[in-house]
Amino acid sequence: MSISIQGITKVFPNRRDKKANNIVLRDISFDVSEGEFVSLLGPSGCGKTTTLTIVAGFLKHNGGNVFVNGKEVNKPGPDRAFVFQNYALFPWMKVKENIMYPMKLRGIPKREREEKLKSLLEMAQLKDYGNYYIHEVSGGMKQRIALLRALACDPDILLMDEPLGAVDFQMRQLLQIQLESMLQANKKTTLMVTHDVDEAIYLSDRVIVMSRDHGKILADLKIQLPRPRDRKNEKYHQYTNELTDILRTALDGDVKNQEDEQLLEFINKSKQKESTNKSYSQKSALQGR
Ligand SMILES: Nc1ncnc2c1ncn2[C@@H]1O[C@H](COP(=O)(O)OP(=O)(O)OP(=O)(O)O)[C@@H](O)[C@H]1O
Repeated sequence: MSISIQGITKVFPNRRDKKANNIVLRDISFDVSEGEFVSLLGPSGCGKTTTLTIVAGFLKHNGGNVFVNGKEVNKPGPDRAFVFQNYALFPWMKVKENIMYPMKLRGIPKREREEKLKSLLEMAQLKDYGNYYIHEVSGGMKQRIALLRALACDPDILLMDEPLGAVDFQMRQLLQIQLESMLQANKKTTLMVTHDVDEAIYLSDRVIVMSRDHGKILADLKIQLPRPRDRKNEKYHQYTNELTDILRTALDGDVKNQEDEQLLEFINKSKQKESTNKSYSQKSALQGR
């Protein structure tokens, strides 16, 4: 199934000045093709989550149209599953009950539910954890469980809001590998919000960069690298540099919160790396290497 966002506008009331409005999105358009993985990247407050929740049908837009497989979206539906940053799992339920919950809601027979559960737990290497309670498993496991719950009813579209945002750097890289292999096994049309340039390149077929100028799209970059992706690939570095430059423009020195600080840190680090690499290759050229 494909997603088509055509000229959407979203206006929120301004909390400080009741007479004023905050136009978060103005005339935003892009498509996600069937089976494609697209990331939305951009500084804090540029409207990434707003866009995602409009596609989910949780939020109404003020203009434009959103289509899922040609059908207009105006409410949530079983064709779209949402993965939240804070997992949104039920702490009073066991892992297996959390995963089976949406299937139960949809009236899927018990036997079928249990078969599906088994294959999902195996795919995520969690087969020994079905009977654990949520508070008994790690953050990385919770994130995988949240993804399994989203996949349980076999949605056509996966919408993920910073799905790996709550885990530390090392766990994040491990989860990216697992997430990628799970999604390769269950090819879904996916739209993901992230602050992480590297994560966007590692997982996506396309990366869209939004700006604080009413969500204006600054770039729509196709990542043409074989999977699983090799971070040492020269082209991987080129994508990182390209996106870093665009994000610097999008951020425009306006650091609003911790996420922006991380983004700025990443931009500065990759700039340093780039100039070290340049001076190294100039030196090598001079020395005739
Ligand atoms: N329910 C709401 N009422 C009023 N303003 C809102 C509401 N939801 C979001 N906004 C505002 O809309 C703007 C965009 O928010 P959104 O969460 O979409 O940005 P984002 O790019 O996802 O940011 P972050 O990366 O920090 O999550 C922000 O200025 C935010 O304050």
